[in-house]
Amino acid sequence: MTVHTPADTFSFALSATDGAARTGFVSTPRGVIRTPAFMPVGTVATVKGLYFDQVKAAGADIVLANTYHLMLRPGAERVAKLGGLHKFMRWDGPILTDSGGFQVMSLSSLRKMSENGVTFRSHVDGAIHEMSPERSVEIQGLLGADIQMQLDECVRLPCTEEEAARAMRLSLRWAERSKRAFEAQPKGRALFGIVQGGAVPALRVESARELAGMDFPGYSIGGLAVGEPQEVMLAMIETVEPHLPTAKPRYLMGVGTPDDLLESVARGIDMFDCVMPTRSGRHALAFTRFGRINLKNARHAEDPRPLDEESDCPALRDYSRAYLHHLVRCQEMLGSMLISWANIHYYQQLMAGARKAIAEGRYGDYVAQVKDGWARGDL
Ligand SMILES: Nc1cc(CSc2ncc[nH]2)c2nc(N)[nH]c(=O)c2c1
Repeated sequence: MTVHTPADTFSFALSATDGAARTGFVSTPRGVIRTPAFMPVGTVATVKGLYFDQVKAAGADIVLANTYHLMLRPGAERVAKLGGLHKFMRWDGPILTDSGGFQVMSLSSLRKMSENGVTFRSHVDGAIHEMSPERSVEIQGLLGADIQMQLDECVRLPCTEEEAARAMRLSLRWAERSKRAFEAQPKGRALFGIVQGGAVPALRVESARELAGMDFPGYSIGGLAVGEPQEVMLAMIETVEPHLPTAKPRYLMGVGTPDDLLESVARGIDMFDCVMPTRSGRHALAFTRFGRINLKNARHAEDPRPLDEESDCPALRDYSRAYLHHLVRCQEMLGSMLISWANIHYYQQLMAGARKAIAEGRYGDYVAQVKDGWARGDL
């Protein structure tokens, strides 16, 4: 089904639901995103170890880039001078950027959070930077991102209810300021609000309802995948979901494992991003229909079988486990490249199967069948 939209609009259309699971299309001037969607992470303008034509061929409609990293190196103004991120990294599909606050808290030293924004020292060269909601939106605009994030404060779990409330309400004030600053940008781009509130249901509901009242074109659920158990993450999704508009996309930030994706789709999530497939690829961990396969393990040393002979991905179908094990043992870069390629492809086909199953009203059976494959393991 092709979905045509005028060149300068952002829109979301639901095409089917199965319980709380949904499938549809996010339309942007740079192309359509089929949902549920997994968005490969291209932190410093590259999905580590892959060419973008492999990312596209694997089925990805959109990739992520990181405001925090790119503002430090090569610099947002420099990327703009070079024609913007799409041209810079040669990806002509939609790009989503995060707002940078989360990375500041996890990567930079010396940081001070205030009402105006966050002041931090660069992990690259030690320079001091100010990041306000307005500057974050300006940077994302300079990069040319199609989907942008408000500046928010994500608390680490576990935290006190007071701490979660303070950060959530600061993020709401920053949502207003980000939205106002975003109005200066070209049509067709979207700014998402980010739901916060830690693991406190009442705070999560307050955040979702306040953001819904600001009428964003899409909503991110932040503050999860920060070390909490999966059941806490899923409970927070169930708490938030009823308070988000059904006609707008929901993006669960930083999630997750294949199991996290299937369970979150079942609860109404449309978009995901995670470094898991590429980071695991660099650590010799392959995600397959048979579950996880650790290619460091000596049991693969003489196994002539590919990871999955029925796959249409060369990395899964054409290379023996013995060869992949050899590359890993020798710490050869091709090992990371092939396993990252395999993992990105696996995540994309997992979501493609979910979209089809939802459209056919059999998502529950799909999840059971996928999990059965993992349980049967690697015969
Ligand atoms: N778990 C998690 C992950 C991310 C990074 S998403 C990402 N950025 C770049 C790649 N991936 C988050 N980002 C923001 N802004 N807020 C959050 O609460 C949050 C939570």
